[in-house]
Amino acid sequence: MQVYKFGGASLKDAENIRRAADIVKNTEDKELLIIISAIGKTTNALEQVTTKYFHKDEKAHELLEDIKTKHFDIIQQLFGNQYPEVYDDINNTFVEIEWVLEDEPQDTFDFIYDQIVSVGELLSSKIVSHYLNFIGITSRWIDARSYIQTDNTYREGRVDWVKTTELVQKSLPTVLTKEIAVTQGFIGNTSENFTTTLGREGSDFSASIFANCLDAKGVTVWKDVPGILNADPKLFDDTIKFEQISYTSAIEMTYYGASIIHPKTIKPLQVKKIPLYVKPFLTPNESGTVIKEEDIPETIPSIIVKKQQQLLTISSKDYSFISERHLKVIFEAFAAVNIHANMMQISALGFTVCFNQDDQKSARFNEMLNNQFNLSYKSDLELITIKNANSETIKKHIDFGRVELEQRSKKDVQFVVS
Ligand SMILES: Nc1ncnc2c1ncn2[C@@H]1O[C@H](COP(=O)(O)OP(=O)(O)O)[C@@H](O)[C@H]1O
Ligand SMILES: N[C@@H](CC(=O)OP(=O)(O)O)C(=O)O
Repeated sequence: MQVYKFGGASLKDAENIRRAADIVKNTEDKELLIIISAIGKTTNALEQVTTKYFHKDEKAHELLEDIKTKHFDIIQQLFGNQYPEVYDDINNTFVEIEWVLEDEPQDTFDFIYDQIVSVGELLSSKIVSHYLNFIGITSRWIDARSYIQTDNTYREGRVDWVKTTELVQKSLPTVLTKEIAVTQGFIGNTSENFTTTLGREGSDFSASIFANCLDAKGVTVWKDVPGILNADPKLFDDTIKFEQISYTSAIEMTYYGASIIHPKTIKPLQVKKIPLYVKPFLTPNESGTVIKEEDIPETIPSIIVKKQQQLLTISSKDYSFISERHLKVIFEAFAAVNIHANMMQISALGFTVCFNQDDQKSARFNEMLNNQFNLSYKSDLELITIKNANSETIKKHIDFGRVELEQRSKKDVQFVVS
């Protein structure tokens, strides 16, 4: 059996949902599990609804209404007035969120976020599943929350692999022998039955979780690019496509911030030696890139840019050097507020960390440590990593006048630049 994943960039409108259905129609292996992300930029829009609602701003209703209009426009274009089931189903899904918005916010931001933002994937997967049935491809909509079990780290749910594997293996293989199944990426469920999300762009990871549990033959993520390139084509011209890369190289690229695939996607596939195909959604017959278990020599430099980075320099109040005792306190605070360090450096002046800018997390970190340390922040920076670097590429892409921090290893170089 195969796992397909269609992301929001591909499923951005009615025309592209038709294209996705065509891809499914032309697939030979009919034992197929399809993972769907929220349509277009719906997740960003639902994030805004959550923020407004949390701050008791009436604009939340208006923003939700915009999302509703966009979804019903797509449904109208796909189904006309011929398929009342889809209108009822989507309407009922919106009603659940409208009820949430009627009440005063009682819970933490992260909990509310997951209950609201997860709806993007529920809506899109329902539309795609209904559309496949509408055009004669029998499909069953399944709720990913009945399978993917997580802890209660809202917005970053950690997968309970034992429970998830058990649930998937108990019933999903039988479903898949009978019909194509359509489910949601990005979302999971706690043992108390509350919805969690797996982290932004987590649908690729969902595909890989299902594939691992089902021992799938392969996973295909359909993207709006020809495959994995040596740089993001939105930021660089003259990119080169990789025909194949190893799991290790893909893990490194995603770890450094290549946003083409969610960083947690590769490991569950690597342990089962399941190939991951990154294929172009608009030209599905082209080869794309395959990620697999092989020692594939790499010579082409790859450039990875991570934007919206923050640099935090921590020094002790008495200007003594940062010691192991200090580092213990600092790392405990990072873990407590869920800050992940992208780059770190220790010097006579203090300890410097580069991480993804998140004002809420920084504020919480500040509250915990500003009594004990001097904390100084620089914002809106970029972390540029060059994998398989050579001096020519470094010279071409790095303006040394803007470098705030740098680190070099045997093959890779990293610069934090303003
Ligand atoms: N190395 C890379 N190769 C190809 N695309 C990349 C790379 N790095 C970043 N990207 C970006 O990843 C985007 C596709 O990922 P994403 O938008 O998350 O897709 P989806 O929503 O379908 O999951 C592309 O549009 C491209 O701009
Ligand atoms: N919709 C979620 C999950 C996701 O993975 O989306 P996409 O496949 O479009 O990157 C997000 O935008 O974060």
